[in-house]
Amino acid sequence: MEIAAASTVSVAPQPPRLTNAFSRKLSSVSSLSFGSVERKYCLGNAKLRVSASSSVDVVTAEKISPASFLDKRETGGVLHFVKYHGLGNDFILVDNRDSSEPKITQEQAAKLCDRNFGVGADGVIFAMPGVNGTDYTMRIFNSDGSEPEMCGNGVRCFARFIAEIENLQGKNSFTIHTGAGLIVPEIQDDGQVKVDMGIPVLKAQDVPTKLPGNKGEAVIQAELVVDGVSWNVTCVSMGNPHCVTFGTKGGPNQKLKVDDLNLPEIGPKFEHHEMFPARTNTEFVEVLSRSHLKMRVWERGAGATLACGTGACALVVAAVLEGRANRKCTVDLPGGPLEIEWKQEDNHIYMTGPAEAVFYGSALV
Ligand SMILES: N[C@@H](CCC[C@H](N)C(=O)O)C(=O)O
Repeated sequence: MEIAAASTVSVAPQPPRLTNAFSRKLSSVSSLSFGSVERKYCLGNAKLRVSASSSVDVVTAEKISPASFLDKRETGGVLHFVKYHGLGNDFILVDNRDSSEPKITQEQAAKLCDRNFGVGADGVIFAMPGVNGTDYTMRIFNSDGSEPEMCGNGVRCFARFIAEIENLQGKNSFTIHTGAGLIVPEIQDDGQVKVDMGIPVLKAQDVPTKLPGNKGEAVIQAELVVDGVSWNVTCVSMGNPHCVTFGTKGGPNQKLKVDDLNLPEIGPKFEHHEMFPARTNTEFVEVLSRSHLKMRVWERGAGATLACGTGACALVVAAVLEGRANRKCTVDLPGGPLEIEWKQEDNHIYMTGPAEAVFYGSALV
């Protein structure tokens, strides 16, 4: 990409807010976009360069002529997207409202999610037509290309994305069909998104786990041997499978200090454990008080992420079932806090947290 007569101005390190004016402007300059490996974003004839430290430079440019990009655009090899994150759990959002087939394949999604050779994300999310009377369908591919049933942080991003592309202001609620069934996010006046995440599933074979039920059909505070070490685990499905642990059975790790964990080493051993036929997400949890928990997560198909919404819900269910916490908790994730409530009245879990747009882009696929 060429830049002529460039002058650099530093601006605040926050991502640009996704206003409708910004949205219209960006969609009108799609021909001035960028390739999949460059983290450079265009607004009119200004180019935004976002560095790893989140500082943003605005570089004015008289001429940007990505010829190969334009060629590809003609032959349809370009995907337009908006990048969002929920507490650092980041996603490439694709407007797929015109089709019930995802615009890209699972292999292409994995390439786009690559943080060195692609855009970089924990997953790709498609906003699709609703089914069975729902407003929309959400599908997601993990960064390894696999397709999970649900994504909690993703659904908050999805709600904000829908509001943006449908030009909706203020409080709004949607019914969303997902692999986990009906999910209902509601955008609040302050921009946070509260999501009815439905009822947690505890029956072992539905989680799924091969661990035998020890409280009826549920697996609660059961023993799981990982690499010769016995862990206490509770298995919960929020549509997708979760294995929640507060520590090992005896020994120095009995009560976890989650900051001390070697997550890249231990995480995959849980994910691929033979007791989890569909693999599993794993939450390692430290109890700070009965209403304040701290977690680190190893996600199925995405590895260590900064946040996991379904995981935060699952761990509050596990903490309640193990008698460690109240039904309403703040959960500290590496990317920030989520408010989780498992309501007695309807047995549903409610998650409240932020979702932010980071940038618009177009990628060669
Ligand atoms: N980060 C998500 C969960 C995404 C899916 C997960 N990796 C899986 O395979 O189940 C969340 O916020 O819930």
